[in-house]
Amino acid sequence: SYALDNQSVVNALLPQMQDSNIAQTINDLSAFTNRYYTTTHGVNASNWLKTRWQQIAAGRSDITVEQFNHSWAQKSVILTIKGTDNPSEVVVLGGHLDSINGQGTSESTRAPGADDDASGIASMTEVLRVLVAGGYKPRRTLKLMGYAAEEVGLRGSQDIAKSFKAANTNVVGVMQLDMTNYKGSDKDIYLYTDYTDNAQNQFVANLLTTYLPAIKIGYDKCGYACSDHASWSGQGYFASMPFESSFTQDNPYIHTANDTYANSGNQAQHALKFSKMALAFMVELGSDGP
Ligand SMILES: N[C@H](Cc1ccc(I)cc1)C(=O)NO
Ligand SMILES: [Zn+2]
Ligand SMILES: [Zn+2]
Repeated sequence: SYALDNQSVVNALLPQMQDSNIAQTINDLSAFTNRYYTTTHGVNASNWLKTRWQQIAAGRSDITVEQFNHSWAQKSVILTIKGTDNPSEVVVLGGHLDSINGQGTSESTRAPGADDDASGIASMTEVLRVLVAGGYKPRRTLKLMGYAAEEVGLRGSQDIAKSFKAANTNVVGVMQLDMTNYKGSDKDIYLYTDYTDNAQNQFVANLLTTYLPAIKIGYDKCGYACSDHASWSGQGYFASMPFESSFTQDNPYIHTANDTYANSGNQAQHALKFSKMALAFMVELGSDGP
């Protein structure tokens, strides 16, 4: 349910979250020449993420990491934390692991994608690290997803959302983290209202006012299917897309060689807000029994 009835657990975990870890992951991912869905670097970045998540999850027999195969080279990465007594109900936290250069992306083209979307993957990875460090075990199943090929038509998340629907998987909620670290606007977190679910968006707003009362919340629309949340809402699942800025003030560097950590303010404080929100989302939804 959308009741905020796990406050002691969430409040014990939130202080453990660190922007330094987020910054490291952003820089690790930015170091690939590009992460385009058809290049060797794009394939290597997917394999790197799988290994990274496996390292963090080491020792947890309830956590598995797999790659989801697509018709192109780059695979999506899915980490699963199996629920204890309500495993058939699933909560998804996603971001995309690919990057693109708007001028065209070949093997040698530079596309660091620090904000788009290394920041989202880094925000998610810090959620994973703290959930494991804190010994949290969800009652529902939690899944972290690094989607391939978002930049070329939300293709990785389309494949995954369609396969989940075909399997009749009971995904109770999805949060998308695409661009979390460039603070382009005066408010902190903007909840996008198109291709998302109103009731879940209200729940996310309640999470923010309860757990992160200093955060200023905004609302906006993309006007098109601007990230992977649209793949899930298109299959009838409840999705939310919290974003780093208002639509008109979005990061001007994306899809260029200049989408770097330095051009995101040389900090990860903004992304940390998203990590905290996402942790609260995963724990509050993940702790519901059958
Ligand atoms: N189209 C999106 C970028 C994007 C998403 C939301 C907003 I507001 C502005 C820009 C993209 O490139 N996602 O990878
Ligand atoms: Zn993009
Ligand atoms: Zn993106």
